[in-house]
Amino acid sequence: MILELDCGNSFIKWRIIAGAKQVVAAFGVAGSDAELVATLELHGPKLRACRLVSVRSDAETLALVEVLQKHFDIACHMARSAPELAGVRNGYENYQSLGLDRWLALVGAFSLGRGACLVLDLGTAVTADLVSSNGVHLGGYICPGMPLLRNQLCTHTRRIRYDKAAAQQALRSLEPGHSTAEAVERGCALMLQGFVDAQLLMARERLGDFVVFLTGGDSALVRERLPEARVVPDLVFVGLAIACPLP
Ligand SMILES: Nc1ncnc2c1ncn2[C@@H]1O[C@H](COP(=O)(O)OP(=O)(O)O)[C@@H](O)[C@H]1O
Ligand SMILES: CC(C)(COP(=O)(O)O)[C@@H](O)C(=O)NCCC(=O)O
Ligand SMILES: [K+]
Repeated sequence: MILELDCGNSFIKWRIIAGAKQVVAAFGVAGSDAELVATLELHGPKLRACRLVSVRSDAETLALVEVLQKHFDIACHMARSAPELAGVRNGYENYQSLGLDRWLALVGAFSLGRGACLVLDLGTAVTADLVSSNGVHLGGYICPGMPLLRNQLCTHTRRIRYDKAAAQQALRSLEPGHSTAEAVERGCALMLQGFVDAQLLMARERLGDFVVFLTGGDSALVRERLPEARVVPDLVFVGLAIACPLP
């Protein structure tokens, strides 16, 4: 069985795939290295390798790799930047600066869609990337995601304070808010929907026919805005398998 990790700025998404068909045997989200190791203990003896992508610092990523090697005695293969992969050309001036999760998501999207695509990833940050029908990455956008938007308001104001339960409750609708939690959560959700609308316009101008791919922990916030989108929660893992093939 192979362990796959997507180390984002907030969470480590993990899954275990098994057999020739690489079916998903288990998956989850961990908040820390320690939590990940504790969760994986159950599966440890059966793991034979790990492949991972990280947008964390090199030091943090290496620390995680060491912990995994020590606990499970497995080699970890890390996805690396590339100017080109699986028919997709990296559009950054300096290809190494493009976030690896973005790169893998767009490689994954192009391999699934085989045509022009707009890739939207709603995590700590929200990113949008455009890929033309011939696999050229036309560039993209980064803006703060939901966790950053709400935290900035809480950090820089005196009276914006509410708990997680209130936040969850607030997002059940986007009607004008009647409490601080509703006003902030819905306001930020609408900002992200506006961002998505702008991306759709941009993509229509540049791509002609295209498929929207939606991924990331907060993708539900814009789901209704994008009825035709392909929601692929493990899009980064699709790209990871292409970037790090394991025998
Ligand atoms: N099961 C889950 N575990 C953790 N976060 C989740 C989960 N479902 C949705 N989320 C939301 O996903 C967001 C993080 O998305 P994610 O794609 O994991 O970010 P990142 O890649 O930056 O770590 C958070 O705002 C969180 O509220
Ligand atoms: C844009 C990101 C912060 C997104 O990270 P995430 O929200 O998935 O944790 C990450 O892809 C990153 O650090 N990128 C490097 C900068 C760039 O892509 O231009
Ligand atoms: K993201």
